[in-house]
Amino acid sequence: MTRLSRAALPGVPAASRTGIVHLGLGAFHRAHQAVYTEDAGPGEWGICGVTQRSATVVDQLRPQDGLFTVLERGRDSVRCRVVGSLREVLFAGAEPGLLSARLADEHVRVISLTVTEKGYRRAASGRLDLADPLVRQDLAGGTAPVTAVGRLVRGLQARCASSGAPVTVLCCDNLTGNGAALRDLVADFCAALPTAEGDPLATWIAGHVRFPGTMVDRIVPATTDADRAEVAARLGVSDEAVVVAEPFRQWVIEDDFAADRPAWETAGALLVTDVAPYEAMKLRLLNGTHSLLAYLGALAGHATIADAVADPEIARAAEGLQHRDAVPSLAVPSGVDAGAYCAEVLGRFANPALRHRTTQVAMDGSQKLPHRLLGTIRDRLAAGETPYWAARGVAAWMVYVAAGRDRFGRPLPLDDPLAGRLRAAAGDARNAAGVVRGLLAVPEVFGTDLPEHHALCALLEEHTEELLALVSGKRCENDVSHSPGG
Ligand SMILES: NC(=O)c1ccc[n+]([C@@H]2O[C@H](COP(=O)([O-])OP(=O)(O)OC[C@H]3O[C@@H](n4cnc5c(N)ncnc54)[C@H](O)[C@@H]3O)[C@@H](O)[C@H]2O)c1
Ligand SMILES: O=P(O)(O)OC[C@@H](O)[C@@H](O)[C@H](O)[C@H](O)CO
Repeated sequence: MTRLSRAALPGVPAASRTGIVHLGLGAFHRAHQAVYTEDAGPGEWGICGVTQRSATVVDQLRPQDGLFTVLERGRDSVRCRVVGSLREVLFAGAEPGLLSARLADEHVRVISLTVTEKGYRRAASGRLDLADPLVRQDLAGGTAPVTAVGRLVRGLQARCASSGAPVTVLCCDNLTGNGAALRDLVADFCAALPTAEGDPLATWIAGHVRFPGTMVDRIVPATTDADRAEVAARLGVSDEAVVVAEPFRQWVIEDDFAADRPAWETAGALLVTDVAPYEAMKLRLLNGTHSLLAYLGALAGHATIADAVADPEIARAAEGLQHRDAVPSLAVPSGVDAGAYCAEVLGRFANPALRHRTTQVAMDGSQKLPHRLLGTIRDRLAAGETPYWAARGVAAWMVYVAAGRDRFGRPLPLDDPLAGRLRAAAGDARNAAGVVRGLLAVPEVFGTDLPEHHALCALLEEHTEELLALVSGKRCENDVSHSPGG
């Protein structure tokens, strides 16, 4: 079958030059920012997509002239859309000089990122992990940088030394205060350079680079062979770079740019002065619930998020988390109906066509929990309330880590940058109190405050004991949601 390319599919809009460099050319960027950029009229805003760790996505996209299909799976509808806003793709590991040149190019006015939570290499403090060997390697210089922050800062350094043109760095990962968090990591990197090198660079960055916050939302599960086969059947060309997405999409951006930008608002993005209420709402009501569904669902033997949310007991836990714990912890953005938002989120999760695997959402829990569940827990504890359902989500993660199997005895993958430490900290999976105490003592996840909270520890132990019993076969019924006070 003919491969997707501009020759095979003439008529896909093309940008006249590159205006955006994107670090982390995964599925999400292609289904979200690349679509918004095309809808805003690509013009001079072509994207240079950069892969960080392997050439696989570049090898998929280069023979296709950067074209790829978004396979939009609604509950009752399927739609294929070929997107042309990727103008260039490169693997940073193979072409560091080209990446540096692009980051320095004055026509590039936006540098965006989706490198996953762990890609920022943060220490327990949330600041740059200066003990990370790859961060140290990037700070030492002499070789091409390999970390996301290292590549970004070395690129800004090249820009400062050449065009000096202002640029906006747009973090599009699910991190709390993502713009400010990335600005701090960049500052940490500069501060750790030799003074004569780092100080002038930090001064230039402070005057020429902005780091607006964003809230990004579209459910984009990993692509399967079946998805690629469906696109081939529908389009009559083969596409190695298909991405799957739900119909819904949302992008809220802090309107704080160093230079011009695509007219993303014409494509439906919301430009606001304060993104924080939108971000907190999304992280706590959507992502928090997603993680709870992933862990409770996986333990109960559900393969997909849609299966988990169709389980009445787990759905009850999801609603409990949203309405009892998360909503009261939030300052919901004006004009947003929190109840309707929660219901819409659960409706999106229930879409059976997406087949978003519980084990995919369960990945990297050590990096995700602080943003998704622990903020809710801290705020509810501070208000003197018991975060019963949020604690249930955390306990489900603890059991996922400690037991490593579902209630049918099938193994569950622990895909997490701290996997070894987490397993060791969890200890003997038959001892709920030990599991809770051991995992609470991992400061990168829980800080130093939460292990001191005795009521929370007791609540986690109660949930953990019950869920451990479930996966060890001591309970037969499929009740993984429980209820406060019985
Ligand atoms: N998929 C979604 O539904 C969705 C929705 C909203 C936001 N996001 C954000 O986008 C991120 C990426 O999601 P995706 O669906 O594109 O995932 P993906 O697996 O398709 O791509 C992940 C990208 O991150 C890079 N990456 C992974 N680990 C890294 C590391 N240690 N250092 C540097 N780069 C690293 C990979 O090279 C790849 O480019 C998520 O972690 C999340 O923060 C995703
Ligand atoms: O992409 P991750 O692995 O950070 O998180 C998994 C999902 O919770 C997440 O991607 C949601 O689908 C997304 O945030 C919806 O906008």
